[in-house]
Amino acid sequence: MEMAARRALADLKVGDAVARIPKLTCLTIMTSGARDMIQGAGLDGSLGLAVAVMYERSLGEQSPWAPYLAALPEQEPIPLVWSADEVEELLRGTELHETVKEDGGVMWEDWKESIEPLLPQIGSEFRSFFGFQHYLAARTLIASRSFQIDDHYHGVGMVPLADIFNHKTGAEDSSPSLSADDISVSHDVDDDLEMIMVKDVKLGAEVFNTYGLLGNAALLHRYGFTEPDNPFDIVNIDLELVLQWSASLFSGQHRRARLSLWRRLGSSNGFIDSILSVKSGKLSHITAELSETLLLTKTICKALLSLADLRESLYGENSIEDDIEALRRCCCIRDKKLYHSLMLRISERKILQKFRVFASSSSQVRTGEQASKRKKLKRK
Ligand SMILES: C[S@@+](CC[C@H](N)C(=O)[O-])C[C@H]1O[C@@H](n2cnc3c(N)ncnc32)[C@H](O)[C@@H]1O
Repeated sequence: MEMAARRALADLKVGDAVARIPKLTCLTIMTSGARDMIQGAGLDGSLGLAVAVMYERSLGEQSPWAPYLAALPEQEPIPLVWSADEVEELLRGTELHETVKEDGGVMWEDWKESIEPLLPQIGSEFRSFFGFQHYLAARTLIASRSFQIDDHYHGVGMVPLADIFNHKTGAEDSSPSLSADDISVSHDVDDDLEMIMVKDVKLGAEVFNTYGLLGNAALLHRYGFTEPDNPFDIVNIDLELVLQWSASLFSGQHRRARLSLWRRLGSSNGFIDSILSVKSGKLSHITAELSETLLLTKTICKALLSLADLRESLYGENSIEDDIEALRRCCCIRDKKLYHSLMLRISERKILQKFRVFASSSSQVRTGEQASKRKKLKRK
């Protein structure tokens, strides 16, 4: 049924409106029966919306959103609701590991500070719907399905119908039959939201939305899935790792001087910014831009290789080949968490592999250039 709704029921052309959704039918802080309580507590954004979702869920059939809420899963199995063991085992080394570990604590604080104090205002028969687990479940639905409806009135909200479409990356998708990013959401029509086709889609084909230009870490974090060959994947190398590496080579004083130089260069030099994004506390973006720069000396290439080794070691004992084999053996529906975490690990490790190849080949080129310079000097 749900799948049928996502498939085109007729040939669709660019400009066709596939849905028009009145804002008043969206579940937002402003439309929820809990509006006064939420506004009285000064809650807004996803936190306020989570209270609205829990409140409407607590009303059961009495809620105007009962049919919509019944169509949603209890929660979306994003890493926020994975067990600590799963986070440790499946996300170790990945871009998500530290973030997800922090998420749990932040959510607990939010609940303690903002939601627990509301409990006395809630009838005792409904209170159980506002517990921490219910809050987490509401947050997973909001992470994976909410839309920014407008800036000033409704803010963020749940939009029935607009959220049935799956995501596909691929503005560059050259496939003419069906491609990603088929729909755009327009806010212009009075108090309605419209979903407009931005690509032609044939009868029976799945219609996709796009959730943004997101790498696999972001997709897994917010929506619980990953995509193969995602062009937006990145690997960051924490400044901590750079400091760890430099500690094995330089004195404390030298390291501090280096760090302050990186910080100064980081704010004025695009290249340094791209490898040493010190402002965000990360050494980041392993990109082909590197080859353009004179800074890519043999010593730097060696340093980059050591950093790649250190970054790689965070994934634990399994090699990328082990991960690829494990992925081949697992089922993306039955072993969803394992499948998508392996996809993330593999996509990150492939970037590190490319980086390593790049740094070694650049290092060889530089060695060749240096040798020929020496020869020329000798001849002189
Ligand atoms: C806004 S909902 C999309 C509709 C949802 N699939 C449903 O059946 O109601 C977002 C969720 O759909 C799933 N999803 C969306 N795009 C996907 C994709 N390309 N691959 C796998 N799962 C996807 C994820 O579980 C995600 O959290």
